[in-house]
Amino acid sequence: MELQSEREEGGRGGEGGRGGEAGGEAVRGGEGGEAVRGGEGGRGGEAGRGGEAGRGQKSGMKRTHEEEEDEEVSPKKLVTDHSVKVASHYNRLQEVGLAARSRSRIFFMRNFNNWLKSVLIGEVLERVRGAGSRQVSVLDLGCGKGGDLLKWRRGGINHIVCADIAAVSVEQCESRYDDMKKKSHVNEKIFSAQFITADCSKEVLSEKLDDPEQLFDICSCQFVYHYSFESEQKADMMLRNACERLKPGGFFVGTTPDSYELVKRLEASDSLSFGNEVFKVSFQSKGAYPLFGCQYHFSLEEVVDVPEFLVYFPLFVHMAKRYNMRLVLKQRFSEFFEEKVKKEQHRSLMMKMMALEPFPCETGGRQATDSRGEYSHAKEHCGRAPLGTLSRSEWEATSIYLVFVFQKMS
Ligand SMILES: C[S@@+](CC[C@H](N)C(=O)[O-])C[C@H]1O[C@@H](n2cnc3c(N)ncnc32)[C@H](O)[C@@H]1O
Repeated sequence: MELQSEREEGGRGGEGGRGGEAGGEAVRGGEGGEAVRGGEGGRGGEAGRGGEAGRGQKSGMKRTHEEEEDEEVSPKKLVTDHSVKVASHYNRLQEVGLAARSRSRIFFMRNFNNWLKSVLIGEVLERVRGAGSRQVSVLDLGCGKGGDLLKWRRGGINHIVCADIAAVSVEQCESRYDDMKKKSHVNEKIFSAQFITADCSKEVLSEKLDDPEQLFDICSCQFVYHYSFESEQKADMMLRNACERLKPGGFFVGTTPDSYELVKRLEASDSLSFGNEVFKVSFQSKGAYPLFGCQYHFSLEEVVDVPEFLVYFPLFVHMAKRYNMRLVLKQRFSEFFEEKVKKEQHRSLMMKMMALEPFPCETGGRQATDSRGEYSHAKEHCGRAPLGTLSRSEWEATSIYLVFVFQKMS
């Protein structure tokens, strides 16, 4: 399947700095060659893969599941349900036009994240079609304002169910879908859709489906799953919703912060937080990291400001087995990028989506006034980055994430 670029329609989008809602993907000409990533953040991240951070975290995870369950029913825990905070945060987020987005400090990072999701979605659709599925149905779990609708349209799917806890986001997602349908070509058949407002870590989605027999080829859960790791019950319900209606051979794909990377950076910090001018992660303590409910606060340049929870990946994989799911791929964004950028089709999509900042930038811009070394990594690289670059701060922010793909066993 050929991946195509996505163009913002009507300057919509703007919720998830993490890329989801960016939507606005402008088109520009491309040239082949090498991209330069954003320096130390990326390099540091790689060094931590499965290394010190992993050990530190495991040794800190002293509590058993039983202890976690006990804690879950304590009165204190019952009043601190963070789903409400998360929902109201995302409900409050305003739609931002393309012009405002392009002025954002994280414009390229959002495009980069969007590119990464496009590649992931494109490849999983290829696998589904390769296995013989003609009518493709998708569950977008934590769909937000519908930043991925265009990706599904390009992928030629037949049906989508979009679910999110934030009612305002679901409304915006639905009206985005309606606009898409209105503006489509007469002979283009746009997929059918159902929109559900639900806390997917508490409610059973299958009971809300229009078609009670509905099965999915793909569940896509982009930048969402970590919210459910507040408790074992919530993480399990989110997994159940993701997987129970998947067809045998179907895929559960997503993006989420890499807990090893977060803990590694926290342990390396003199304080309880780390970050830079575009993002900040703050923990309440360090040294011990409970399996569930290990909360940190995440803020990202004008877009995200919410409590989130560490997802201890081996536990995620273990829990997924209950739903007959096996892990097919787990890759940090840096690794995924390095692998995919080798392919011409992904590189050209990257150029079209402006997923990297041109370097050197002809008009100067942020690079001309770079006194903080935001582009020193690119300058060191012969002063040129043919594919482009991300600023150091943007790279440090995006390199905390990983991509996962699970497949349902027959
Ligand atoms: C960072 S946004 C990502 C949105 C979208 N997946 C994307 O990539 O554009 C996270 C989304 O997860 C949703 N979310 C968080 N907790 C949820 C829950 N328990 N049930 C359903 N949605 C949830 C939020 O409302 C928000 O829309």
